[in-house]
Amino acid sequence: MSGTPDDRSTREDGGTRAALRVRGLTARYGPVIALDDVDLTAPPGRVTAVLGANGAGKTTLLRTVSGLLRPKAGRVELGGVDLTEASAEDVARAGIAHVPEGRGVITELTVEENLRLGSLLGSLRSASRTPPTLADVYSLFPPLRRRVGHAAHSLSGGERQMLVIARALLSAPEVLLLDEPSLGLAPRVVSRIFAVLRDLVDTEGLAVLLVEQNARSALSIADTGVVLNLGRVVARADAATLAADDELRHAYLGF
Ligand SMILES: Nc1ncnc2c1ncn2[C@@H]1O[C@H](COP(=O)(O)OP(=O)(O)OP(=O)(O)O)[C@@H](O)[C@H]1O
Repeated sequence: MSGTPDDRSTREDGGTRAALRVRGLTARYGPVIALDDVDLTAPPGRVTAVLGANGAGKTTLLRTVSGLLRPKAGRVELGGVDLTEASAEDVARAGIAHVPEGRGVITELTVEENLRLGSLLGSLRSASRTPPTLADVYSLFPPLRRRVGHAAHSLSGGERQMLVIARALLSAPEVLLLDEPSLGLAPRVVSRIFAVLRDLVDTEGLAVLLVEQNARSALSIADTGVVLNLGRVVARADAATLAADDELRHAYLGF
């Protein structure tokens, strides 16, 4: 099934990028309703922030989109193609790359070996675009080039975060799902990583769905934001509007 024209946007080079759409998404862990009737769109060329306190349902949203958790109701689509029942592998092949919280690198492998795993997924996936090369991701994240032969366990937190994002980019995704990339990193390192992402979104038309508890930082690069509370969407607006809403900030955003 192919998407309607609304679900894709055409770039100047003629390529297209797909929007992620979530409709009525509901997910539970036993009796706990972790996501309740959530609607959300992550369009190409935009950073969409998902904000909210601990337990709001942010991680569950990403796990449900990426096929790790079956929704109880609702729909997940990429470029109009239904992925609701797809396996995590098929979701990845369709073009959704999930970077979970915790920077899961294979610690015994070198930086380059970890990256080659990302390239492997890129080669398995019939992407409409040419996947980036290792040289491309080293240009995006120069610290990785300097650490190329080092075991991943020797990397700093910021370098690990760069590594997992770079590995995800090597699969040439349409949509990048990022779970708490700023956690535990110095503000300077976060700014550096966010600047790279912002540039990719602007120049390549990548769609980023950014989950963050650090709302101030997320809103600094996001175009729009959705605020979750107890699994429900309680606000959605452009990033500047959310950041300027004192009531919302105090109630849900913690700054
Ligand atoms: N594996 C699980 N089993 C049972 N309940 C869970 C599980 N994972 C999450 N929950 C519950 O689901 C709800 C949403 O959790 P989720 O982790 O998605 O929130 P979050 O916004 O990502 O918060 P955090 O930043 O703390 O991860 C919470 O009530 C949480 O306790």
